[in-house]
Amino acid sequence: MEELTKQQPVLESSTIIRLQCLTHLTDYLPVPPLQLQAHTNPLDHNPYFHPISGFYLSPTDVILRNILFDLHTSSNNNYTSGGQLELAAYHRAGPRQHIYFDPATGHVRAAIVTCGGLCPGMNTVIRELVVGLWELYGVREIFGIKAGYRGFYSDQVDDHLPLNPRMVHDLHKRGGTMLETSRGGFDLHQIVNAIQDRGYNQVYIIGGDGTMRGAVKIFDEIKLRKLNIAVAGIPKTVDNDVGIIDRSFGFQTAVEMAQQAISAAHVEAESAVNGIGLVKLMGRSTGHIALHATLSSRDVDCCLIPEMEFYLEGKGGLFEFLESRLKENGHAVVVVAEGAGQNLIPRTEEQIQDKDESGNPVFLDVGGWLKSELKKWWARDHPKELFTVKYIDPTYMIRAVPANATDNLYCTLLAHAAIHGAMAGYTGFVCGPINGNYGYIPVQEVAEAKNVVDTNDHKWAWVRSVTNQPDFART
Ligand SMILES: Nc1ncnc2c1ncn2[C@@H]1O[C@H](COP(=O)(O)OP(=O)(O)O)[C@@H](O)[C@H]1O
Ligand SMILES: O=P(O)(O)OC[C@H]1O[C@](O)(COP(=O)(O)O)[C@@H](O)[C@@H]1O
Ligand SMILES: [Mg+2]
Repeated sequence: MEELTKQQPVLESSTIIRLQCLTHLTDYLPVPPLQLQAHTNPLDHNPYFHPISGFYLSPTDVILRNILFDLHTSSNNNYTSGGQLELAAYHRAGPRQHIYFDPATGHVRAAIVTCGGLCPGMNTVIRELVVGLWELYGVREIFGIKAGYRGFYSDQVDDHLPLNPRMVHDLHKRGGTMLETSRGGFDLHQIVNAIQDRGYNQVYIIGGDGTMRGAVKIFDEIKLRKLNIAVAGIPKTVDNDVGIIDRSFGFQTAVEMAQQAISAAHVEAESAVNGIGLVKLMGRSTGHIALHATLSSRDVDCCLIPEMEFYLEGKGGLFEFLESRLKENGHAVVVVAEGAGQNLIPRTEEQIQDKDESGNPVFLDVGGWLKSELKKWWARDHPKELFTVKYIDPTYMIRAVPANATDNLYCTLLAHAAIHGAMAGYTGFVCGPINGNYGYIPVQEVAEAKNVVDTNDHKWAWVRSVTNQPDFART
C-alpha cells in the first residue's frame, strides 16, 4: 500500500459534526416562566475561581466520540453514503456562564440516590455532589435518598436524609454507599410523584445500566408533566459494562483488588503438586475485570469470560490445555468471570428463569462448578497422581473497598461535571469521560449502549498471547 506522506492530501471529503441532542429545561418548559431566568454563575464571585476567557464552556464546545480514522479509506462507518465524514459529538461538561437555578433565593433542592450493586467510589461521588453543590453553588437543601429508587416513595421519614459537607467529610475513605442501595423497587409514578411532592428540582442518579434505563423513564415522565426538574445520571458499574464512556469509576480499584486474589491463587498453585489456582471475578455479562486483571497480573494461564464460549473436554478444550500446562510448569492459574460458561452448567428450568429484583439473570457459581469438574477430570484420567484445586472467590471483596486515588479523582470530576450540567439547565444527561474529556451524553444513549469485550480485537489477542490459552471458538 502506498505510504501516506506529508504532501498527500488527507480527508478530501467534507465533514459533518453531528452534535448529540442534549435536552435543556427551556426546550420543554413554557417560555418564559419566572423560574427559568438565566442567572450569572456564582463562580464569578467565588474567591477560589477567577473565571477568565475560556473558563466557561459554551454549547459549541464539543468532544468527538470517535477519534480513530483510516485516512486512506472511505469505507468505514464514519462516512455517509455520499462520502461525507460524519462525526458524532457531545457537549463538553463543565461550568457555564449562565445557570438556570438560583441558589441565592433558595431555589435549589437536590436529591441524590444510589442504585444497583456496590462499586468503589460511590461514597466519593456522594461526597463530591454534596460539597460541590454547597461550596460552588451555595445550595443548602441537599437530600440523600435511602436504599435506591424505592427510597423516593418509601414512607420512612428518614429515607430523605438532609446532607451537608460536615456529614460527608470523610466519605471518600469508605467503601460502599452511605445512602444504601438496592435492586428492584422501580415504580415510575410513585418515584416522580415523590420527586414532585418533595419539591426536588435537581435529581442526581448514581447507577449502572439498569438504573439508567430507569432514569430515562423518570426523565420522560418529568418532561411529560412539564416539570422544572433536572435529571443527571452518574454512571456506576464495577463491571465496566457501560458504553460510550472511557471506563466506569471503581473499575481500576476492583482490578487492583483482583490482583491480590490472583497472586494468592498463584502461590497456592505453585506450592502444590499439579496445583490449579482458580479465581472467580465479577462480570455478569462482560469480562472486563477478568481481562484487565489477567493482563496486569501475568500469572494467569487461562481467562474465561462471558463473551467467549469455551468447552472442557476434547481437542482444544480446557482440560487438554491445563494438562499441558501442568506438564510444563507443574501448576496453572485460571481466572473465570462469573457470567462465563453459564450454558455449560446443568440447571433446572426454575434456575434458568431465576432473576434478581431488577430483572437481571441469577447465575450459578461457575467457579464451584469448574472446581468440581476439574477434580472429576483428574481423578478419571490420572487417578494415581496428586492434584489440587484451590478456588478463590473474592467477589464482594473487590467492590466493597474504598476507591483508589485515581478513582477518587475521577469520582470528583464526575460529580462536579454533573452539578455544572444540572445548574446550567441541562437535563436527561449522563456525564462521563469520552476520549479523555468529560462530556454530557443523553441518558437514552447510555441506557442502550453496552461495553463488551471484543474477542476479535487486539486486546483479546494480547490476552491470548500472555496466557497462551486455546482459541476455543476457532478450533
Ligand atoms: N428497564 C428498567 N426500567 C426501569 N428501571 C429499571 C430497569 N432496569 C433496572 N431498573 C432499576 O434500576 C435499579 C438498578 O438496576 P440494576 O440492574 O440492579 O443495577 P445497575 O443499575 O447497577 O445495572 C433497580 O432499582 C431496578 O429496578
Ligand atoms: O449480589 P449482587 O449485589 O446482586 O451483585 C452481583 C452483581 O453485581 C455486578 O457487579 C454488577 O452490578 P451492577 O449491574 O449493579 O453494576 C455483577 O458483576 C454481579 O452479578
Ligand atoms: Mg447492571
